[in-house]
Amino acid sequence: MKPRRQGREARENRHVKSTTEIAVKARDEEELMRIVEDQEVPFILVLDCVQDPHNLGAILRTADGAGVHAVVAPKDKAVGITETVRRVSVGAADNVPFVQVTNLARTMERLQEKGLWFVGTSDRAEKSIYELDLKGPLAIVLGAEEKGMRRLTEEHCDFLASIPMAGKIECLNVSVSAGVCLFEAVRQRSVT
Ligand SMILES: C[S@@+](CC[C@H](N)C(=O)[O-])C[C@H]1O[C@@H](n2cnc3c(N)ncnc32)[C@H](O)[C@@H]1O
Repeated sequence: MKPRRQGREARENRHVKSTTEIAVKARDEEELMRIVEDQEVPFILVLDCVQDPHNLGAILRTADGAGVHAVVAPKDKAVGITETVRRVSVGAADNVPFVQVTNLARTMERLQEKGLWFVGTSDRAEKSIYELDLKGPLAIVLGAEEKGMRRLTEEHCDFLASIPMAGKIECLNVSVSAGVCLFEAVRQRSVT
């Protein structure tokens, strides 16, 4: 059996790893623009201030599975790629381009100029995600765990959509929402 002291040190180290951003290939806004230009029908995911590394890791895993071309997030107000994110993503953090930008609203405007339509998600939206046409150049926007999308981000969206809820709880976990919305887009895009 390991001495108790070692166990405590290991736990402390694990905590340090889980909160420290690790080096992944740095991608800037210009690279994002190139990624989008290279795609015939771009498909990207925007995360407006997701805070929890477990959620980010799970979302990156889902984004990889859905074939998303890039995941975009604000640089300062959200979690970046930590050891925990990488572990939870089971490697997707190294596969899916993750681009942190300084001014999300301005990045959205530049992507709109390139023809992308932004679908923001909110449990308060009147239209359901299943009613929208998600086949074209698309960015799906998810909000933060507690507060949802920021006002300016929401104002920059072309459409707002909800995932219909049947129970008493108003909203889903953000990573679950990512799965529902991204794979609805995948379903629509695979229908010829
Ligand atoms: C836990 S929710 C945040 C709820 C927050 N109180 C709000 O007012 O938006 C985190 C994110 O998951 C997504 N989400 C959760 N449930 C949803 C639903 N029923 N319809 C659409 N998006 C949802 C949205 O992107 C939301 O910003």
